[in-house]
Amino acid sequence: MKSSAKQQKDFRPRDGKQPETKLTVGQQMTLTIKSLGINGEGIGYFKRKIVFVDKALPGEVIHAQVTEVKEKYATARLLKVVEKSPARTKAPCPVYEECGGCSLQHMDYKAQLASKQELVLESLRKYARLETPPVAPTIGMDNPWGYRNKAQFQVGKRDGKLVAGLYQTGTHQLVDLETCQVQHEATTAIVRTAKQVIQELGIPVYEERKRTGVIRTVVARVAFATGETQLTLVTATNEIPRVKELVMELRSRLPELVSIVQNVNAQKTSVIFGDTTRELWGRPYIAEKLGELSFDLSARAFFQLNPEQTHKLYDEVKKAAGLTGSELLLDLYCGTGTISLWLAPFAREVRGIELIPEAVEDARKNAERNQAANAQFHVGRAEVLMPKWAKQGVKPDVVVVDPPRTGLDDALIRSLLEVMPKKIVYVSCNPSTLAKDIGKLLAKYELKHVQPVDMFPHTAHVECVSLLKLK
Ligand SMILES: C[S@@+](CC[C@H](N)C(=O)[O-])C[C@H]1O[C@@H](n2cnc3c(N)ncnc32)[C@H](O)[C@@H]1O
Repeated sequence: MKSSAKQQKDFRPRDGKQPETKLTVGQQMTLTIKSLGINGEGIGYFKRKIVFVDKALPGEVIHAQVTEVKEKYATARLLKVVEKSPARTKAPCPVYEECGGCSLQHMDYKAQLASKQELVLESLRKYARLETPPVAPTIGMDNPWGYRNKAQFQVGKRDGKLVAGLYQTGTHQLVDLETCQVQHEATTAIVRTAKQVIQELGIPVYEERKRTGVIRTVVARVAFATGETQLTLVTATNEIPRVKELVMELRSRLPELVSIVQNVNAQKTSVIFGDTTRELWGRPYIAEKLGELSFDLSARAFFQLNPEQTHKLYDEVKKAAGLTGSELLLDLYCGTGTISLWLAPFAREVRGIELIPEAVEDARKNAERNQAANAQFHVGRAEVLMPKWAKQGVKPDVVVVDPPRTGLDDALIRSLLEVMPKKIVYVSCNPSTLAKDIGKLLAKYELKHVQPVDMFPHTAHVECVSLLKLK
């Protein structure tokens, strides 16, 4: 989940002047931490050079040791906190130091929310050149634990024992996760039991280097609204030895499961799922609801990981779109169509565009399941299809965009500035690309409101819904 410090592209000190010093690996220093970076690390300056320190908090004075020196930045390991931030708290997770899943459990939750708002403000000041960007306080969770509906844990062997979890930060070492504070308990319980049964039956674990063995990944998913659960075993082979006993044991120890499926991925790849999925027992899907909408989630179908916050996020999108029932709305980068379906009852017509054909198939099924006759979905690139439609005279009133972390393609920005919908609602998971894209759209649009939503508490991620109105 974490990305490297290299992704933080602008390394200049705030006054823009160049660093004055050379650092060496192993060097120790005292630093005052000024802010948090986009990956949750503390940022300090040592003689003008930017230094990223994992687990250091803004306002703290720390001792650190340099671990890496690059031309424009350095990274350092936290040795000691000399002056502690009032926001520092004890991480409840027993494997927090090793696991690569969370990066902010050492920070009080209220302070996390405030720092996410600050990150968005800072990005808009820096990249969109706005002095006072209209950024609201981050919408958080009342209980920011147990929020993830899917555990996707790699399986491996250590000292003869089967382990399943996430990789240690920056390594290929698996951290065995018996529990996980941010996962829904149903998902970790399924993984724990699956691990036991696989171990007891002696089913071989896949070994990446030798490319031998069977079980690669265990995926457990729970539908929050219905309580239905699914276990997917991703295997390197078509056959699973002792599969009948495996299914029997899983069913007797996990009676709440409604779906056990196998996905085959024989490739040498870090992509989790392969192309073939087959039922081992029960239904091939679980039923989930979000607000008024219903979904059938097959093993590979995309669904937002934090349903409670997704509801709030989509409500913010709806509020920003301000629909009256007469609008043509485009939902660009629509995934499986959930935003389109959330908004379809309030618009005249909704058209979604998505690159991945399977996601569009799911979107169409979801539209049918939810009787959204005014929603259509198209496979294609937003930056190609939208200009093409514009040439054919299609004039949307509202355009919602929800791009990947890389932000909007320049061709799409040009098209938006030509087509000039009355409103653009920009849903973003990356404040830097959001701010850069908004900077370009300001040529014809006014930024009215930015609403950060905390989709992944205790990580550095922040999602935003921004409303741009045609000037
Ligand atoms: C952040 S997700 C959108 C999720 C969706 N709106 C939802 O709420 O579930 C971004 C989506 O954009 C799609 N995508 C990436 N590049 C694209 C492009 N150039 N045109 C259209 N879709 C694209 C990805 O396949 C992915 O489904």
